[in-house]
Amino acid sequence: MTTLYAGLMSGTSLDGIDAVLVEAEPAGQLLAHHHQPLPAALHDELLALNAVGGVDELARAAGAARDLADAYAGCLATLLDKAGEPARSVRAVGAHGQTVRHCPAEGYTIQLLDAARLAERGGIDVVADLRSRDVAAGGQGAPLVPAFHAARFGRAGADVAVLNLGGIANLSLLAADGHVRGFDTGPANALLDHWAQRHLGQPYDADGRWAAGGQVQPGLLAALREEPYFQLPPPKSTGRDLFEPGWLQARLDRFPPAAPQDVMATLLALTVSTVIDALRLQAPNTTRLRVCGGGAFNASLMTALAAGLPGVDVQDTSADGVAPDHVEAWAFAWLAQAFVERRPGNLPAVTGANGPRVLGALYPA
Ligand SMILES: Nc1ncnc2c1ncn2[C@@H]1O[C@H](COP(=O)(O)OP(=O)(O)OP(=O)(O)O)[C@@H](O)[C@H]1O
Ligand SMILES: CC(=O)N[C@H]1[C@@H]2OC[C@@H](O2)[C@@H](O)[C@@H]1O[C@H](C)C(=O)O
Repeated sequence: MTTLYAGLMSGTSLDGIDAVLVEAEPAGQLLAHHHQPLPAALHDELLALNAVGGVDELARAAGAARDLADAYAGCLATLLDKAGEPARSVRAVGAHGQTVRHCPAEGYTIQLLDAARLAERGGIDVVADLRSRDVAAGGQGAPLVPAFHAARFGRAGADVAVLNLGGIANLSLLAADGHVRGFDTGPANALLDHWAQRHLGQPYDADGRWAAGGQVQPGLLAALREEPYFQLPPPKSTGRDLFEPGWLQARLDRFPPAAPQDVMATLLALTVSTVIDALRLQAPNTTRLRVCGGGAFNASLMTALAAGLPGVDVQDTSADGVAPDHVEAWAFAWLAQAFVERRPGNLPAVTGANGPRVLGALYPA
């Protein structure tokens, strides 16, 4: 009988939970996927906890971790229903939790999740806290997906790049010789969604249609691109700690008010240009770019990326058989398997850790 793993991911976009059930590697197949939006109150609380300086943060963080575990358990139950599999057939679930702080330079990264409660509710071994060991070993603790990207999308003899467009964008650079690098390029949906919520009252700009009707503001774009993070060499990672609404507002305040739709177009251009700059600088021989994460459904983003990378085959990961919104959760199922088999989950060349480390902490069913 094939061993099964589940992966549960709620990323920096805060849009909800992605869950997958997969067969063990090597060459395992995806059996089921389920996406569940976060309950509105939990979404708002997690967003508030991302901002530094809130009142009574400790108790509120514990409450949010508890509520997120319940949401994860509900999502996992629906996933198993869809697949027609009982909990006992799943060897372990890799559960990411919700990043609310990411400060590897200060020696910590915080993913909220009451993993004990998830193990209690779900009846499956839970592997959680997947980033802190890499940070303890001097690494960024992120990105962790490049090893999985390499296993799924790497091609002998070709320089391939995989771009995840989540709240933050991260690139995996899969060289023809098998060497893997990866880093966060900067903001993606975190700022786009903030602007869509503020001016459209919608969680995101569907298919990038609103952005497509705006005019990029060159002065504002240049000011946004002055952010020193973009010039840092890898290893590097970032988060909502840096790219938050106040960061954007401070730069907007330097200019006469622009039409909100033009700001949206400019934010989209920021994501596209920072990805393209990073790719040109770090992996100029890339011939194939595969895009995953919810941003792969933003047609304006995809069109702008392809236009800015002539000669590169730019498509979403479904071209290689994996739907864009399945990739991250699958990576955490893959990391759960690595933990169970006590294999390292990090790539020191990506995160800058002092060496390969087994990632995660076990909460037995
Ligand atoms: N049809 C669409 N048009 C435009 N944007 C979309 C569409 N569908 C999804 N998105 C974007 O994708 C986001 C969700 O992406 P995803 O689930 O990859 O993020 P995440 O897992 O939170 O991110 P991260 O990789 O940072 O952890 C939404 O918040 C939205 O911005
Ligand atoms: C600290 C943290 O949660 N980082 C996330 C975030 O979302 C995208 C980008 O920033 C990436 O570095 C990472 O997620 C993916 C899954 C990773 O670790 O590879």
